[in-house]
Amino acid sequence: MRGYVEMFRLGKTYDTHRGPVVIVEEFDLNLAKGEYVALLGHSGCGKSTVLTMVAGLNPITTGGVVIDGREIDGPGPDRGVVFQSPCLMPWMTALDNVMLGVNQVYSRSSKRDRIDLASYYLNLVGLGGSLNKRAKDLSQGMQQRVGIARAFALRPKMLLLDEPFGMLDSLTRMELQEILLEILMRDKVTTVMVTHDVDEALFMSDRVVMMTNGPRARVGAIFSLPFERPRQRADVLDHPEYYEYRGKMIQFLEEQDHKKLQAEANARQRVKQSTPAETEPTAASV
Ligand SMILES: Nc1ncnc2c1ncn2[C@@H]1O[C@H](COP(=O)(O)OP(=O)(O)OP(=O)(O)O)[C@@H](O)[C@H]1O
Repeated sequence: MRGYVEMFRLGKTYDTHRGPVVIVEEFDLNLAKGEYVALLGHSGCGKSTVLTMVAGLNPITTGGVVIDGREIDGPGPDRGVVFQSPCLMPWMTALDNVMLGVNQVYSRSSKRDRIDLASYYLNLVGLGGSLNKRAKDLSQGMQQRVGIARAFALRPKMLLLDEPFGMLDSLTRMELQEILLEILMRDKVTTVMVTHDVDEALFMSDRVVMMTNGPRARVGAIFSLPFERPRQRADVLDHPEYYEYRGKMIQFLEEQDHKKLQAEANARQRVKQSTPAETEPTAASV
């Protein structure tokens, strides 16, 4: 199946002091236009590596990524990225932080139009009353709202979210999840979100892609979720299949855990077998 976004045989090898290590291998995934996919897997399996390769921020070792028919070869305004921490310019206002990208991408538009665009998205994330507050004076949740507005204001083809709510308290996290879904209902941006949170993946996504443990991580399983949009949290939680999908995802992660422990035990066994047996010192050798 061809997709609006195609990741084909995506692979990443990092050079380490112990030599090259293949972290991600043969990662294949296609997304339809407007689809929301969550990437879930154990810590260190390579989720952020996949995301940053798609963002063009991390050189691809093998394979490639095609977005709307064009193969990417670096970062670009067609992809909006939101990390766990929004990295704003602390001395600049919320509006100016969003304007930074807007000015670059829409340099031919009038200043008024650019301000309107940035203000529109800041309003949508609930910061209409804080446009002129400096980033350093905003709470962590408000800063992350600026980060989300900044990504949407570029009108990207694709949104890449790396644990975007990971540093927020659970109430703020839930509120921002809902705001993000509301904006996505309007803008229909194709989205990949890295998360550790099974419930977040279930609430937000159309499909959840489970990654196997690294090294050589790849797509291990894909769950297409039956929850309708627009979504209300209570409806999703009450859906008769919610706990079935949740259970399958947790089972997948537990199986990966088990495989990891088994691989570690095998490695220890190999080291033990290859180490010469210790000998008792003799009188002559002391
Ligand atoms: N620049 C690098 N050089 C060498 N190894 C790296 C580099 N970046 C990441 N790695 C390693 O690649 C593996 C995958 O890292 P990555 O951050 O993609 O995993 P992750 O699944 O996103 O982890 P987490 O869930 O903990 O954020 C890890 O073992 C990490 O140590």
